[in-house]
Formats: sequence, structure tokens, C-alpha cells
Amino acid sequence: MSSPENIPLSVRNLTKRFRQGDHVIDALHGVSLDIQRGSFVAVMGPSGSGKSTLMHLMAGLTRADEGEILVDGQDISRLSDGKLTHFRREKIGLVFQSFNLIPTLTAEDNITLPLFASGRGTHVQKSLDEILHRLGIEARRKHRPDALSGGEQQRVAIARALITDPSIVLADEPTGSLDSATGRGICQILSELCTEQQRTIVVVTHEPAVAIWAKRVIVLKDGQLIDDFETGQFPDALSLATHYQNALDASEAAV
Ligand SMILES: Nc1ncnc2c1ncn2[C@@H]1O[C@H](COP(=O)(O)OP(=O)(O)OP(=O)(O)O)[C@@H](O)[C@H]1O
Repeated sequence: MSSPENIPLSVRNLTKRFRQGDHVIDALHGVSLDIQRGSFVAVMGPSGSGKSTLMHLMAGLTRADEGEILVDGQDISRLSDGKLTHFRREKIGLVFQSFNLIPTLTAEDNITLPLFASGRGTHVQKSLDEILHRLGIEARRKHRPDALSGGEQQRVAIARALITDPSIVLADEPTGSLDSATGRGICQILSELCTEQQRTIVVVTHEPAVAIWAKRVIVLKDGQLIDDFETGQFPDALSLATHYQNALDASEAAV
């Protein structure tokens, strides 16, 4: 049954256009989807297909031209800028390819920053210690980002995303700057956030080796949703990649 309890994230007929001079780009065109609570969803698609645009809209970082974005049943596209910022701090954890850590702050100060930004800076120690332990970076807590490996920096970024205890984590190419073994470690963490903590995870990725960790894959092409499939049917990333490529080819042939 579809309700905010089991569908924390839902988009309806989402359209986003960008203007470049006289030229209008349809970055997303009429995209609709429901994402189940506690699921791990990968968004795939060729470069320029609208993946990051979808993620930014779901995070409330940009506004749609048309359509609705329902987070726990609330249409965030109708919120004022102030309420949208508050909503994002409460509900969403964001992880980016380039980590986006503040270079002058230690790992733990980077992680706790969102709590201070949202006025919840007191009594952080317990949740900070738990998250540092969960992500295996306790020994690195006093280090600045330039003294951390790429994988450690991304763990710090995930810890920062989790410190406000968001029910939804959105990650844009979280392994894109990492080698494949380190990237697997990050995928494992994201996967466990679903299975152990029932968080809802949406990951934008080009890589079948990342998408295979998800339960479900959504494929975008030219701003439209062209495929939506479960990964359980695939024994490995190669067979998922083949299915994905076939979906792209079929949509090409249909044009
Ligand atoms: N701020 C912007 N101004 C103008 N055009 C934009 C802007 N952001 C995105 N676009 C365009 O919208 C389309 C979708 O971009 P988007 O970044 O969502 O794609 P993507 O699938 O995430 O691509 P990639 O995999 O290369 O990151 C592209 O044609 C892109 O050039």
C-alpha cells in the first residue's frame, strides 16, 4: 500500500528546465517514482541524463518547474526557502563525489557541523562516538581532511550525513573519486545503513559495480525514466551492466 509510512520519497511528473541563452534544456521531463522506506535505490543513466538534477530536486537543493516532490507525504516544492532548509537539515543526509569537507576543520568538527547549523549542538558526544565507531574512523577523528585517505574522507562525509539521524540519505557518485576496493567498502556501509538502520538510500552512479549493491535500479535517459528493475535477478555486476545497456539500446531504437 502506498502511504508516507512506507513511501518516504515520491516524485510526481517532475520537470526541470535550464535556460542557457536562448536555449532551453529539459533536464528532467515528467519523471514519477515511489521509493520504499528502507530501500537502497541506484539511479543510473548516461552523462547528462538528469541523474544529479533528480537528486538535487529530491534534496530540495533546486526547485522543479513542474511536478511534486513528496517527502514523508509533504510536498517540498511548496515550502518557503527557510522551511526547505529546515526540512533538508532534518530529513536528508547528503553525500557527494568530492566529499565537500571543510579543509580547516578536523574530521569530528566536519561531522558535527550540521548539528550546530541546526541548533542541536549540545550533547553531541554520544552520537558522534557511535557514528565514528560505526564507520571505523575513531582513530582519525582529530585529523584534517588533507591527512585522510579518499576512503576515510568519504567515511567522514557519510558520518556528517548521518549525524542528524536522517531517514533518507542521497549520495551523488559517492565512489566516483575512489579506487574500486575502497569504493566497495563505501557501498557496503551504504547497504548496511538500509539493512541495519532501515534508512532509505538513493545513490546516483555510472558504475554497475555500485548499482549491484542496490535492491532496485532506476534508469534515466534524456531526462526520462526508461527502466526500473530489481537487482536480485542478476548474479553479478556484469549481467546488470548488460541489462542496463540493453535498456539504453532499446530506448534508442524506440526513438
Ligand atoms: N545549472 C545548470 N545550467 C544549465 N544546464 C544544466 C545545469 N545543470 C544541469 N544542466 C543540464 O541538464 C542536463 C542534465 O544534467 P545532470 O547533471 O542532471 O546530468 P547527469 O545525468 O547527472 O550527468 P553526469 O553523469 O555527467 O553528472 C544536462 O544537459 C546538463 O548540461
